[in-house]
Amino acid sequence: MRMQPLLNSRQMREADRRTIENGTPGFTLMLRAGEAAADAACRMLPQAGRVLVLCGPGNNGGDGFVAARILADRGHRVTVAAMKPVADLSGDAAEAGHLWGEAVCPLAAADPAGADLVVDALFGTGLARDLQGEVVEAIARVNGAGRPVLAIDVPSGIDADTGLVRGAAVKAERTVTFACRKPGHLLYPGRAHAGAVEVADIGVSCMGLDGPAVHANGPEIWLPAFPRIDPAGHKYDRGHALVLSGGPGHTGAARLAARGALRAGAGLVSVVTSARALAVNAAHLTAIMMRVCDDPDEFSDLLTDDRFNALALGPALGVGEATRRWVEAALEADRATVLDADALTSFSGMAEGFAALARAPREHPVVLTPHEGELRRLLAGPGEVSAEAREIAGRPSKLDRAVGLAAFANAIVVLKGADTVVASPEGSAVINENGSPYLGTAGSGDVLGGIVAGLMAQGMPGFEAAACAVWMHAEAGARFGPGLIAEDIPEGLPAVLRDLLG
Ligand SMILES: NC(=O)C1=CN([C@@H]2O[C@H](COP(=O)(O)OP(=O)(O)OC[C@H]3O[C@@H](n4cnc5c(N)ncnc54)[C@H](OP(=O)(O)O)[C@@H]3O)[C@@H](O)[C@H]2O)[C@@H](O)CC1
Ligand SMILES: Nc1ncnc2c1ncn2[C@@H]1O[C@H](COP(=O)(O)OP(=O)(O)O)[C@@H](O)[C@H]1O
Ligand SMILES: [K+]
Repeated sequence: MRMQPLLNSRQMREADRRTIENGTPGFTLMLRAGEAAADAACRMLPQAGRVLVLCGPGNNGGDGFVAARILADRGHRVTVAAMKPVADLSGDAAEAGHLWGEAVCPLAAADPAGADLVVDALFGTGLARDLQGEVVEAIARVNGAGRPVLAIDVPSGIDADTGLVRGAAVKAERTVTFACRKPGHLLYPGRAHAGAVEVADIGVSCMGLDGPAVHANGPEIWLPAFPRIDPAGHKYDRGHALVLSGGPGHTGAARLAARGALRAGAGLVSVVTSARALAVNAAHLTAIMMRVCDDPDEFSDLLTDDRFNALALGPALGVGEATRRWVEAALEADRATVLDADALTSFSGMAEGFAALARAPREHPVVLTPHEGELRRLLAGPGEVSAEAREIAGRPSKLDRAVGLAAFANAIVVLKGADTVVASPEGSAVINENGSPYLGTAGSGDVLGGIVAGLMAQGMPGFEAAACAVWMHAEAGARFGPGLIAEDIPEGLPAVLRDLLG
């Protein structure tokens, strides 16, 4: 399996520029892009049909003119509607317009309802601002017509870098993109607008570019770092993870996380419980052990034993001063640590103080696993927050929010959701895509935190452990499908692990 880089529009321009500098003319690239789009269109049209190609004012439109020419030559009845007359185009797009060589109607006259296929070549990576006016109207007509749509490179109106809609955006059944996918193909709502995405090789390399290293999440990212079991080893070689339980009445979350950690392969897992919650935890635990700690000082004492090498805390701990003290004790002990839910929300309005704790020099990784609401509460209050924290929370792009929090707290961040982003403090990130909406079920995130801790207990580095946990959690949930509850996720891991490890 090869790494799948996701290039932003600046990096993509740079990749194109390098290819052109190395001797392939830009127009040759456009011919290849247009041909790939025409091939994709033909696969969507089993026989000759009526194709409407919508062409924008830039090179995306150029790709559309080339595709229109090829489709017409292959016997389809092609109508081209364009934002600008061919005479007003420049560069490669002008050449492509001349290659089309037939009539072009204004965008306002385009009739998507009368087409068997609409090819969307309005805007690609060059979309620079929100769409307005007649383009918005044309997109509404396309989306309202209910005809199959093939988008060239990016569904027009979707920001290739962020996946956000800029004013209005085409809803495509398929998208053909070039060289590699872009973050906007994986981030919602762009992912939903793009439909099935295929990547065409047009001779542009995506490797060796400056700027953020963003990839699609997959085993190629983290399988090389996956802990291998030693045939002569024993359970202590695979670490001992501790998961903090809430009080009586709030104990289930910790047990879900603990089960995730154990199934992920930690040698031993213990739930840290207060004496008051001991009986309820004991009534539900078998392979998972328990340790009684009634306050953070006792927890610090427990952590003088360095066999406890991974910690997970947050779910159902309660929001407030007490939880902050548990978090401080955990961070001071310098173990591989997962902070989730109330461990983050307890620092609402105290982002600077939280970051100071997380940033203190340490040997072992800290992984934060907020969903969007938890990130917002941590960075944007209520309460006094710095301009820096508020700016990160306000970033429109999920990718930028995750990377921002990771740098701010010097921690690995798992920003959860349908398009979970895992980010490192150095700015690299992966976007996950193998999940299922059935994962949105109570306690699902608790299991995820436990899986991260279980992998780190076995010595897996933090970023790889987080990316692997997100992928395995999503895979287990997607394989189970309808009816999934959080308890099913740990039980789905053995099958996922078997397929991964052979
Ligand atoms: N580079 C290469 O070699 C290759 C590139 N390829 C293809 O090129 C595409 C990128 O081409 P691109 O850079 O020309 O950008 P594109 O997406 O066509 O849009 C830019 C145009 O739209 C305009 N515009 C922007 N926002 C607007 C708005 N809101 N509302 C209205 N207008 C707006 C903007 O004008 P301006 O901002 O100057 O007003 C400009 O005219 C890429 O996605 C791929 O399909 C392939 O052929 C392979 C080789
Ligand atoms: N539509 C979806 N597609 C894929 N994964 C999802 C979707 N909705 C939620 N998830 C995943 O489910 C988990 C929910 O976690 P979280 O929000 O913490 O819930 P809880 O607090 O109930 O455990 C996260 O891992 C998230 O990425
Ligand atoms: K497009």
